Amino acid sequence: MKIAVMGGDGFIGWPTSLHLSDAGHEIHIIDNLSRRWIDTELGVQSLTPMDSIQERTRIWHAETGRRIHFHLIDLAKDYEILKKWLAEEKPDAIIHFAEQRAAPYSMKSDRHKNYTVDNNVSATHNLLNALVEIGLDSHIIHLGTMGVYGYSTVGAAIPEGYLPVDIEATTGEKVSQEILYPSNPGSIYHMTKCLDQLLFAFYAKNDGLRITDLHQGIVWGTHTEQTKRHPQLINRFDYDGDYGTVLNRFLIQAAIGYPLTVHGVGGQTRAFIHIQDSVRCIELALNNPPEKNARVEIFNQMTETHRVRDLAKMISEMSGTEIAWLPNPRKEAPENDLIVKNDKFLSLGLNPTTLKEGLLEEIVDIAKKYAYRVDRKRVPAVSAWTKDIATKINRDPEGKSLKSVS
Ligand SMILES: O=c1ccn([C@@H]2O[C@H](COP(=O)(O)OP(=O)(O)O[C@H]3O[C@H](CS(=O)(=O)O)[C@@H](O)[C@H](O)[C@H]3O)[C@@H](O)[C@H]2O)c(=O)[nH]1
Repeated sequence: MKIAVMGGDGFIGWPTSLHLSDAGHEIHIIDNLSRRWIDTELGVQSLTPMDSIQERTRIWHAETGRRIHFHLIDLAKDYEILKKWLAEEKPDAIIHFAEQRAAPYSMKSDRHKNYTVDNNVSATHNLLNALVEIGLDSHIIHLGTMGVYGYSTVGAAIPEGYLPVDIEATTGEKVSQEILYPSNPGSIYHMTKCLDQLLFAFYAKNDGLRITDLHQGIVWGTHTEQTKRHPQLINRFDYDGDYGTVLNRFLIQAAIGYPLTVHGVGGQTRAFIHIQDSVRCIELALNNPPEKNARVEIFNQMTETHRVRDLAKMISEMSGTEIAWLPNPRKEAPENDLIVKNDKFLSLGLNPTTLKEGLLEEIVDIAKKYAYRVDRKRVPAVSAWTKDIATKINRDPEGKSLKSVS
């Protein structure tokens, strides 16, 4: 297949591009390189040393003989260029990762909120709009998030996208239907993914676009089979307070002897998936497109759930690193349970990589290897969800409560 990977320079986009190129597909990465600009804005860098996208694709060609093409296009801003590219290249499938993906970054300031909404919603809408305009039937696979469901503790398993409901009709009859699971975002970033869901539902219904939405949990790990092939194919690894995700952050903290930064009492239960499984799931979705005029296909892309404090305790025992119980900069439930259905990927043959000490140690090893690149000042998560929380956590001008652990 000819596949466009929108956002193919990012944390999941890059290993996905390599995985699908390895499987024999013709890959075109479309990216505005915004993630690299945001690193510059924040004054942080990936733990792992990353080469330019052009250099990465050159190395891939030298290693495998396969070409990955790169096109510098901004989905949110370059609508006409995007439309022209799609009309000329006519990809069979489009994998859409081209969104700002960090909740803390989206909550940093009013400017960051505007940027995240403008960028994410425009990128998704421009893509859908262009496909309809040029009459292209490419299968769209979107990387969504488990966070669209929210974390209310009702005790029932979260279904894959659609919730069966019984409503009493005016005739008194019980009418059964499936509705899109009610959205309950926990950040501006997560809210944009909820808005994406509505855009997808509309374009599937109105124009018959074929769309798969993957509600993915928190990704951990860094290597896939392909990124391991050459040092310059290495994936990015974020550890900072804005972009680093919880388990990868705890692993790098363990590697540098930095107390593990648990928010609150760490009672938050979240869904997780290893990066290798993430790219496999995308391939499974690619090989199982929905029919034309079908409703949006939704998969829960996660393999296990864990409570934040359990992860911290496990890594603390493994590494001897102490735990820092910090005031939570986020507005979120201090404790929640989470049960998630993921039958669809399992039935398509996904064999999950579960959290094992061996694998965790492998990552601690990578973290140790590149520990010299860590700026310890960038470890605390300081982006506050509300002005009240900001005032509380910054009570001390030095940001004592959050920074005292460095
Ligand atoms: O040092 C830390 C970092 C985070 N947390 C807590 O860990 C939980 C998860 O935080 P996270 O930063 O790992 O994940 P999140 O902000 O939800 O976002 C990440 O995970 C989402 C999947 S999910 O969480 O919605 O399932 C993806 O959509 C996003 O792109 C990705 O950045 C939160 O309760 C947070 O308060 C800590 O206790 N300590």
